[in-house]
Amino acid sequence: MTHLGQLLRQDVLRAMRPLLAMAVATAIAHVAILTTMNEAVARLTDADAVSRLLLMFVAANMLYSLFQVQYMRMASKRIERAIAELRNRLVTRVCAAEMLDVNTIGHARVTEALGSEFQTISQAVPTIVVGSHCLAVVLLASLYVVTFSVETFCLLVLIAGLQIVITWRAGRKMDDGVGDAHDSTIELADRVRGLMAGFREAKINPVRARRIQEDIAATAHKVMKQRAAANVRYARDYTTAESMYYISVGAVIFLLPAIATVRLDTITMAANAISFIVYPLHILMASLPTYLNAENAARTVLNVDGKLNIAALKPPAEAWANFRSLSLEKLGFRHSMEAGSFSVGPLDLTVRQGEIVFVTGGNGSGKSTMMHMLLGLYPASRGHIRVDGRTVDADTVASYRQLFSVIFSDNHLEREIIGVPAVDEPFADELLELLEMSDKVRIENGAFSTVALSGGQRKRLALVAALLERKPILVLDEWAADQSPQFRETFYRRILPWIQAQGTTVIAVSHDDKYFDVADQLIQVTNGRIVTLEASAVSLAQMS
Ligand SMILES: Nc1ncnc2c1ncn2[C@@H]1O[C@H](COP(=O)(O)OP(=O)(O)OP(=O)(O)O)[C@@H](O)[C@H]1O
Repeated sequence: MTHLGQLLRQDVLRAMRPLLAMAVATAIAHVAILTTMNEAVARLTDADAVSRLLLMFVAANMLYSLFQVQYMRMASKRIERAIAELRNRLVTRVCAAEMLDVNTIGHARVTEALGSEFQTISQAVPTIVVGSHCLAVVLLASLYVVTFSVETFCLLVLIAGLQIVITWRAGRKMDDGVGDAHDSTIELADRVRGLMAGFREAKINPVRARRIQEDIAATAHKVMKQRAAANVRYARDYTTAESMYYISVGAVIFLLPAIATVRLDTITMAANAISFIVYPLHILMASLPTYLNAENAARTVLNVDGKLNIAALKPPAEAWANFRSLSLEKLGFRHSMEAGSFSVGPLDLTVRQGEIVFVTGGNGSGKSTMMHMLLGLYPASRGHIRVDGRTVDADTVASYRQLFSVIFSDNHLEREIIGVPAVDEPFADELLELLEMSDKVRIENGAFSTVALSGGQRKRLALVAALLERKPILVLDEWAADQSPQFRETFYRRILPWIQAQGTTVIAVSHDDKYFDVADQLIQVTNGRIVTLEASAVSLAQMS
């Protein structure tokens, strides 16, 4: 089955009967136009019959238009609804998937799958609907031909067989080219995204800008060559297919009388029928590129969908509303890279409720990896996480993650406070006050009045949003790095103790050794291993 067929199977085939009935009625009305015309050709001398057939011809035309509009409306609606449902389902699966799966697939591919790939499939809907009707007309009209000339039918089967072989070959050859071009287009989109992400740097450094332009131009050139090659191949096969149409009409006129005894009106009717069949065949061939683009888009969507971890779709088993202690026991994880690997662990650590824990260590020592392991975002290759003695496993990890609110160093902030079902506005105002942001930002309808602020100010709003989640554990990844020295002092000496006094546990990556004495536990990560330090000992050592 085609990728498109696989993708739309469950949703479009569901409750298919009314659609099928409509498709058959449309095709019958369409073929009735041909049969009335041919009947009239056979009875040209019978004026009464011709007038009756004229009425039938007009009625068939009207019915055909009526049914066709209805069929296309029904089919388009159903397919569009199926596409919307598929997209929603994929979004749900992406959200529920494990982070490593999404990273392995690649953010560009996931973005394309959810965005432009569904758009490509959607754009192909009219083609698919018209194509399915054309196919039905070809089949019905061919069956009609048997009723007046078996020889023409055999000729038709022969020519249509050749036609199908050519179309299939063209489709297969073109599919390779379109597939390659499709993959290169995803690469191109990724490069353009890179340009926008590093736009400022490119404005400053012309060498960098030129290199990005060259890379984009090279990928665009590759896309252009692949698409052009596919189109040239298609043009060749299209021309051959078109010649086949004329050959088929010619064969009826020149060949049929030579191989069988046929009447003149039979030849006229056969030529008529073939011309009638040729048009839908022509449409089918012309819609091949659109169909193949949709087919490749469906391949990407299925590919992304297939790589997502289905087990992760299980709803959280139960909320871990609170905890007294959380332990990492011989926890390990390994990053695999092209050039070797980096292992973190075995890690042993116990964090008690209400503690402040600082994590420090050199660049690349494994702090972020350890935080991702602690948050259940990286699966353990060995060891366990236990909460109050209960082991976190694949079934409970989603609920376990709900213990945390987190601000990563590259945190993404929205104006809407979307992580909280109902914003406690008086508490939000208190937090804005605490973070010294109340003169700049208000809370309006559960959203910040603005996020058009400096980097450090946006981080403060991120902290407000995280605290509004009222989770038992707050995880911060170098939160204070972009705060001024004065505000850092406020953060470590006033805000962190305030958060702790609320009963919230804080685990923070920090390099601010001046404030290490605030921590109940200070751990240093060195080469993927934990070295526990005495907080007071470190700060005393720093002071001396
Ligand atoms: N996505 C990844 N894929 C492969 N290897 C990675 C990945 N992220 C990190 N690593 C490897 O793991 C090591 C630890 O990285 P990690 O980000 O945990 O360090 P870190 O202590 O947080 O560093 P920094 O202070 O610079 O942010 C790195 O040296 C790198 O080799």
